Amino acid sequence: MLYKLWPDESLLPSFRPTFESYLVQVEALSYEFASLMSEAFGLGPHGLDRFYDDMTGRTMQHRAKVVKYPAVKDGEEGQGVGPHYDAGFLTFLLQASPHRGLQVQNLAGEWIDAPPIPDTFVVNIGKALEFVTGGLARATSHRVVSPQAALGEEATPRYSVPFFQNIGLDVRLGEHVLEFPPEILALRDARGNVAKTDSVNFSEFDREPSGKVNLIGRVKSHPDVAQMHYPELFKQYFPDGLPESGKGSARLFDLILILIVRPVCNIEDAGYCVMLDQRIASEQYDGTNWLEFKTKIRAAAKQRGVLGYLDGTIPCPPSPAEVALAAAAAAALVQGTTKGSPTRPSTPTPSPTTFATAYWGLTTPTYDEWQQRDAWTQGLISLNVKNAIGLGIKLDGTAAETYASIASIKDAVSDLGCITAEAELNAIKYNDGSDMDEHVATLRTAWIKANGQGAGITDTKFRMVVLKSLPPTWLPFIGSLYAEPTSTGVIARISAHSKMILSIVPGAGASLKALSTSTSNSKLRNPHLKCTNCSKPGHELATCFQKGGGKEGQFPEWWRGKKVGSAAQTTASATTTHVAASAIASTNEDSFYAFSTQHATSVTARNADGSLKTFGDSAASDHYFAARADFHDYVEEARMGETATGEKFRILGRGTVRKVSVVNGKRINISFMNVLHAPDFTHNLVSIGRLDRGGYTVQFGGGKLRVQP
Ligand SMILES: O=C(O)CCC(=O)C(=O)O
Ligand SMILES: [Fe+2]
Repeated sequence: MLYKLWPDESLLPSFRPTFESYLVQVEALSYEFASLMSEAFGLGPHGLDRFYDDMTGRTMQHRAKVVKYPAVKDGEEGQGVGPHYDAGFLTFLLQASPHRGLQVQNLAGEWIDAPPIPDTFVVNIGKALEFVTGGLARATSHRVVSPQAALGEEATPRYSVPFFQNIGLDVRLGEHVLEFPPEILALRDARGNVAKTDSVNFSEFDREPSGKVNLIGRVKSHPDVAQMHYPELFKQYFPDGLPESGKGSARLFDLILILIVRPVCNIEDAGYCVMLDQRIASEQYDGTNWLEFKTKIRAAAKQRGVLGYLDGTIPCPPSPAEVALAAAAAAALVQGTTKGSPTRPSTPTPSPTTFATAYWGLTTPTYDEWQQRDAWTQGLISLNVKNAIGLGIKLDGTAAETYASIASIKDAVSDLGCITAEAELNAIKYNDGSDMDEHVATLRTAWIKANGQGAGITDTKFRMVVLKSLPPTWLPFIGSLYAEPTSTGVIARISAHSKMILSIVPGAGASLKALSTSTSNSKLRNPHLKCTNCSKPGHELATCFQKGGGKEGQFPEWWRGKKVGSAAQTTASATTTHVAASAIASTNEDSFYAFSTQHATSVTARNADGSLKTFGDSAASDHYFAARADFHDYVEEARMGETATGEKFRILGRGTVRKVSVVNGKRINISFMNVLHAPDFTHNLVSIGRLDRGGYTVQFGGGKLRVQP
């Protein structure tokens, strides 16, 4: 009879999935380890397979327990485990607390300590493996002495979690002879005679099936229990009644433990089992980090091939008992209706298990396999959850039910949260005159928040959000930002622009608006004119230099690259009061600043010497100079440019412009590279964005624009 007694979930939250998952993995490890040992014995990787039943696991008798060794109080006799062998092939012992206590007997017969080493198992060789290998692998004689307190300290209990890998219940080791290569046997012989050990148990392997040997082992270890439940066997091994030491030995297991065929046990702290690959995140799910948890859990499940268990798309196949019942019912029905010959209920042939397989996604599971994988998957969830009970997570069903108990609420909540957060982000608007840095910070915070909720707003999208957050008064400026592909670029430009505006009209929101809308007027001298000859704005047929124009071929002096005389320039209109949202920078003012700013509407576009004024323009994508004479390294490049408001102007070439600024009596040479030649402009424009990208610091303040390398 197979008992599965689990402690109440509410008393030990997560214990069952934790432990089941632990067992699945330690069992897989045990097969892997046995296979490696088999190779080391010269038997190939499958040399020991025959002892594991038919590999269906149906009559396997692996066991595990969680053991608490109470601390020894002063003057008390300790409870430990006397010298013994383990019964099966291999034991994987997890020493779950830092206490010493485990001891093993070496070949000389001396007892030596096997203290706990973090993240390791102690692997014992069991008596059955010694038997089938003819002593090649020696069974590990071991014992446990009770934990003693260090001087002056209070003793604490020792915990251990052994997993005993056993062999098929029906296997009689006496019937199996393994053929070892001579060089392997030579190794054993070279060891010579070894000391006798203090352990004596499990000597019946030569005659009894292994299940019975195990039972005898239990009877010998716990005579008082055997007397009660196996009186026949008890009499056979204890003809003189209960031995003195036998009474004591029951106390050895006055520990929190239950032993059954598929192992289950009790534990004080399920956290001890948390050590294998199911702990995927350093931070566990605590009810707030759903997205991170979900992503990691799903990735881990996918890697292991158990996503179907998480999502519930792999249904549990009927148990062998259910299949048998259904078959019997069907047979009865056939008998009843057709009166034909009785049909034997068919027992399903279990497919070989894949206990040691790391990837579980490919097979159609048997009932047992399904149970194991489901338990593993549930462990995956529960091991990564901080307080499953507190969070209302269902742990008493399938893994899919457990997952759904979190996901159904969390996904809905986070979808909602994501929509809300995105809406909040889109609702943030900039008010003219307010602090742009603050506005940008608010946007960024909302962006991070929305993405934290899973909104997945890319930088490209965020760039648009930033632009959309600006009021309509900024539209002309926004037009100049299309060349900025990143949100950072856009933010740098709008920040610089807003600082400039504020510095020109300190604290005046309304004026700012006026200033930024003043771009509705053009940089062209005569924007209202449009040439019927060359179709370009800014001049008429009568003044057109192009073929067919009134001034065909009569290009001014500067057009041919000659030095521009002030006379030539004075013809330019000085009535321009409508420049782009720009600061004004004079290149020939004797000031500390390379450029000084002035309100666009209060100045003419000319310096005292008649040369064109230069404007620092945070909206301009390029530097524009109007006078050909200012250019060096000039390359012709005839095309049309366009202002933010859509007006066209001519670009005739590109080159380097050198200007001299006098700062504190010192002449400073400034070179503007890649400047576009725009002859229709009434003033020069220096692009703040380009200065910024060129590594210059551009500062506005005190009515001036300061450019520093
Ligand atoms: O608790 C331990 O460290 C070992 C226990 C043990 O050897 C056993 O139960 O067989
Ligand atoms: Fe043991």
